[in-house]
Amino acid sequence: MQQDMIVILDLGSTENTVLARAVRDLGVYSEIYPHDITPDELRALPNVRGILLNGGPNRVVDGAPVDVDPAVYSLGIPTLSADHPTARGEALPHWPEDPAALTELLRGFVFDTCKAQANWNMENFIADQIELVRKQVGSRKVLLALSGGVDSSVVAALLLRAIGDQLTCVHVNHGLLRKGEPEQVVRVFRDELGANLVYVDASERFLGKLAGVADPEQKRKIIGAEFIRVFEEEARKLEGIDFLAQGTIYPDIVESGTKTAKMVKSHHNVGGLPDDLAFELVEPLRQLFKDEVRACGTALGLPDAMVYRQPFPGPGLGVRCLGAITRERLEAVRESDAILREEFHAAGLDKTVWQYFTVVPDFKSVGVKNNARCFEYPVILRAINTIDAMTADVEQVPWPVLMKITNRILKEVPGVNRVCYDLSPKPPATIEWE
Ligand SMILES: Nc1ncnc2c1ncn2[C@@H]1O[C@H](COP(=O)(O)OP(=O)(O)OP(=O)(O)O)[C@@H](O)[C@H]1O
Repeated sequence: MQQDMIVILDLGSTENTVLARAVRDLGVYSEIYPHDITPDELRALPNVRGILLNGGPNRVVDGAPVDVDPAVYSLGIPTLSADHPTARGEALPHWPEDPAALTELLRGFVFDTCKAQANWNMENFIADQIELVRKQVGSRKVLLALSGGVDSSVVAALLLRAIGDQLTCVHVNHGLLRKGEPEQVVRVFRDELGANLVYVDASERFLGKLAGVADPEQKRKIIGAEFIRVFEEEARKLEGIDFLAQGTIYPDIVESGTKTAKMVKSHHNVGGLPDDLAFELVEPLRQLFKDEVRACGTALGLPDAMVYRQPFPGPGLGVRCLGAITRERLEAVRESDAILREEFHAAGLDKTVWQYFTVVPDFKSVGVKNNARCFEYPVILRAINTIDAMTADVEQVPWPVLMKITNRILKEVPGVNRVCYDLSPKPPATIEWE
């Protein structure tokens, strides 16, 4: 391993990741561990230069006070505590609230007290992971479900560097992807990076299963279950695969429940594969925050369009084609979404707006085209900004941009005679319509 590490012990704080980020922003690697890690376990971690004991509001779990084994203080590793009443050694009542003051404080501890090296960077990370993956996998084979999203794409690029053609990627086109996406996956991974890529066009199969299904939950379930089935069929056709690679990232792990915050969120994975397809997991991004995953993708040479892709729901355009999906409306969603993305890119909004997309509802309205009455679908535009996806504000898109998008959709997308802009914040609306 190349990099020095600062360990953050979670003593009931809700802000462990803030601290981890602040340390990493100084160029020093950091990881969060539970309060009851043993001194031996701590000693076994590579290159630990300092320990931050991060207290907070969750001081009692299941009736027992949250504390560390006092032997932690005598490991010969510098410690700094905050908001932890029984702390020994250097202790603060709380971390500074001002980010600049927090950075200064951590800088002093990390570099002056701990003498850590600022050697956390993407080159070292990639070199370390290549070495670790090679050690884990040996000469065996790895399978990856490649969605074309940021996480699985960066995993693919990293594994290609590490193990080349021992990796097989499977990309499933469920017919609900955005315009040009399956083509981009094939171009980047098969043509440019030379990956073993199995491309499965399962659109007909998905659309068949979804025919007439209007309930959003039911739609999501069908898409999820069908995806597992398609992936399973492809996995069974391949011989001698021992590993499944996943784009698990650090927030997936931290958010799936620390010992003091019992918050359980389902993991980022291809869950639901049958037991006889039990693979060992390869998760090379499990230590990275999202922006670090992007930096890693860029360092590996992936195109910006892939690395900075906006969030996209798992069930894809299926939840933006409201009610029972029809081919006509699905095409209207796909084409109008492509126009919106093109125009946001032209106006530079793709770099500032968090998420933007179009929705086509399952009702029509009256209009006039070519001097005749028509009865066609509306397209709803949505563009929002958010920090944590818990709340969201509507982007105040400049009027001329909205007019240009509207005119193009009305002219270029068949079956559409009206364009609306969704002005609702979250709450009370959600980001997606279904
Ligand atoms: N169409 C697809 N083809 C192949 N694999 C897929 C597809 N959709 C999803 N997956 C797999 O399932 C995982 C979780 O999917 P989800 O839609 O939750 O993605 P995500 O969290 O945005 O991650 P990513 O950035 O990799 O898309 C993906 O990382 C990928 O491994």
